[in-house]
Amino acid sequence: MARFALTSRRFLLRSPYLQAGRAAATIRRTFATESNQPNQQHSTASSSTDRIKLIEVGPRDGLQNEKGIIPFETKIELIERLAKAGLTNIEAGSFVSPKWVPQMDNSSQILTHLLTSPPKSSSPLTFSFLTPNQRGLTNALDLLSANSGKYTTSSPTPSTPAVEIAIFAAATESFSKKNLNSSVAQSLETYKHVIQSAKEHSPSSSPLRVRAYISVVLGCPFEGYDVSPHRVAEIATELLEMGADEIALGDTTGMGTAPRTKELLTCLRAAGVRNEDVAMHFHDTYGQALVNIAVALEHGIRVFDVSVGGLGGCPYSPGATGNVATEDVVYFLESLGMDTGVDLDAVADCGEWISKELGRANASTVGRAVLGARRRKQAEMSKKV
Ligand SMILES: CC(C)(COP(=O)([O-])OP(=O)([O-])OC[C@H]1O[C@@H](n2cnc3c(N)ncnc32)[C@H](O)[C@@H]1OP(=O)([O-])[O-])[C@@H](O)C(=O)NCCC(=O)NCCSC(=O)C[C@@](C)(O)CC(=O)[O-]
Repeated sequence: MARFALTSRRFLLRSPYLQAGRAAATIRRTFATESNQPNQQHSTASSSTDRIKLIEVGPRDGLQNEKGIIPFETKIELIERLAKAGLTNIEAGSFVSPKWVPQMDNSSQILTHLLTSPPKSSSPLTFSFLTPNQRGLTNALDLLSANSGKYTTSSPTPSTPAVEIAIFAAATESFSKKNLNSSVAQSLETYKHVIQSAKEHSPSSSPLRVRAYISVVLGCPFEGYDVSPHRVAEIATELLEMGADEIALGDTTGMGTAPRTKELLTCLRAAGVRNEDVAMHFHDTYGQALVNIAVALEHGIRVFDVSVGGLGGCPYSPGATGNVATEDVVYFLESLGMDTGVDLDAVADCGEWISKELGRANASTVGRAVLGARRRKQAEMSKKV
């Protein structure tokens, strides 16, 4: 068996945005077709910083699967509470077809509200919205044009939030068909135009930042565990080549394990994908999310998606439960001496509040522990008085 049958494919990064934004415009990206041999040029931890960027996806991924109608006011209050707790990057909605995901139907209203009455936060905020096609992007761009001056596409300030968009491809054909009604190749063709359009028609002076998800990277509800890391690397490099600013690797089913997470990240590295281009998006269906985050940290990844109260689940991934809980990740990272900027008490309160609003149990172990400890302390104090 060929152990290191590497097929090299030279990439010339054609996108002007990539060329402008990256030091090495002619990054040599290499597809590793059969080998996971690490690229020795990268150190284990590419980033020396202990500051972790958390992307709170609760208001979008956390709510999209809820069956009951969630009032607009509840969604806004959730975003406001998260911002107050120190979450600065919040995925707030989705410009998808309401026939496909009815819960996201009021995303236009939400974006408008966030721009006209931004939540109070001591730190600058960034909101992101999913756009699955040109129609979704146009809807978002129209709203942004109508609210020019109220947002930025580059560096947010405490009074002016930033807005970015997210697209979502898949690592398997079956999931792509179920989630987007298109093949992987068709979806990439769509996204090529969406990214180009987002960059060219950005209603602000700098191009819109585009985050690109790849779903089911560690297991597919229809095709099983054997998702090829090489295929994921191939899709990731294509999306970067098109001009995507970040690749968010989605363990949609929560089937990922520590060795397979390591294998995936090693394969991406061998394909030339830099750690700073990558974010990890773990669901906690099998309780492996924190272990997988530890593996990703060790690899040098510093951006993680989280969802308050462990809310979430994709409507097109049967059986998948919530995203890894924000509270659990904050507690874990802070225990390692890393800085998330998030107030654990405040986010635990937020997780409890939204779980009650939705009529479901709080799925964050840390959230429940923090609230339990607080209750016990209060009971002791009141005994002493
Ligand atoms: C992509 C489509 C639209 C294709 O769906 P389609 O049915 O092939 O599209 P179509 O072009 O035939 O349009 C169907 C209808 O939707 C309308 N339409 C079409 N596009 C839009 C739009 N943007 N906004 C509003 N309406 C739209 C369009 O106008 C038409 O309306 P009609 O003429 O029948 O009245 C559909 O498959 C879709 O919306 N899919 C989204 C599914 C989704 O949101 N899934 C959850 C998000 S992904 C996820 O959760 C995973 C992630 C990101 O969290 C990471 C992870 O965990 O892996």
